[in-house]
Amino acid sequence: MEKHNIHFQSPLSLISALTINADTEEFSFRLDLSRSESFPSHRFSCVDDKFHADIRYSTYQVPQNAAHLQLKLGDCLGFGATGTVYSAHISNSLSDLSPPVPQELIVKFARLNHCRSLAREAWIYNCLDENQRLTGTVVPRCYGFFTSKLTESGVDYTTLSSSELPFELPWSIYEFDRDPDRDNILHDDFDDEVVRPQTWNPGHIITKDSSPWNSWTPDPDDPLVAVLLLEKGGQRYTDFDDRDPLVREDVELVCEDLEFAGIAHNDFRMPNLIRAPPATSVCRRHKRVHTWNIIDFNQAWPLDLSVENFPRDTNAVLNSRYRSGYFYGWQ
Ligand SMILES: Nc1ncnc2c1ncn2[C@@H]1O[C@H](COP(=O)(O)OP(=O)(O)OP(=O)(O)O)[C@@H](O)[C@H]1O
Repeated sequence: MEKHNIHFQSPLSLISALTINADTEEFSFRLDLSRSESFPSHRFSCVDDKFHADIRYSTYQVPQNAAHLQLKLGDCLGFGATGTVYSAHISNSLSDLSPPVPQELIVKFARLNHCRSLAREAWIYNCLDENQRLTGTVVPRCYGFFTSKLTESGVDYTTLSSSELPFELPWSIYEFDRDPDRDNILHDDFDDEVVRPQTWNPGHIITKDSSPWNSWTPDPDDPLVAVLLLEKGGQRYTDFDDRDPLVREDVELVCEDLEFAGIAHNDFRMPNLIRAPPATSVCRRHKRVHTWNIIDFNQAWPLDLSVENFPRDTNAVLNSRYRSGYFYGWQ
């Protein structure tokens, strides 16, 4: 049993199963995935600079018996340490879905050792969708988080995941990963940084502590593939964009929206800003369609602005460090 209800029109309520077909020069596979719970975060507080276990920060409901989406994998659009991102076209008819799903989406595959980090990113998208409905305005719309065991999907992973292969699979472990046997430690993983209420009894509510993701580690003998399905945006932010005052103004407003949602991004760099998807909606706060979107939330923290001294003490934490050395990759 989970606490939250998905809004009727949320893109997160539309799809419960996913089939990805790939047939490229490099690899060919069919992967059947089902919706999976995302990984809640503890709430960060600027009052004591600690994370707080809080039953309001719990899992989101996963839709059952919703649409089954079939995708044909396209080109690789980018990659990072956590995942690789591909374009994908819908290959079955889903014309009756409301809101409509664009024909082209992106699939972010977690590298085999980073499924937990992607589950956390998915949870932040859940928060942004529920809180002030920011998906579709300053972050791409999210259509869900899905997982599959490679063995159960019938993908011949013994061949496909071999490090001898001359090409990368979408879920291949990053060649420069310092610790290919485990996922990243998240900021709220350190027990001495977490405060739990004296009578902490979340019961049936699944928070970070009781989430199956909390103790997840990659199993090389039974690998899990995890993917996040998002609306497709455009090119990443470049030095050229950075010289345009109108671009800078829009990015500052996008950061403000994230700040008012109480989400600290914690990894705000040029590659994590992309041109907004074509179907971006009008922002209610700024009464405009933002031309830039923020992505990559696997290190983000949620804050409850109603209990913080916002903006006085909180801004430094929420601040996206836009146009700092970190943003340009100098630190
Ligand atoms: N929704 C999207 N639309 C278009 N391109 C995207 C989208 N999401 C990601 N990309 C592209 O893929 C790249 C990698 O994505 P992302 O930053 O999410 O990966 P990551 O592995 O989490 O990165 P990190 O190294 O920070 O962990 C982005 O820089 C961008 O170019």
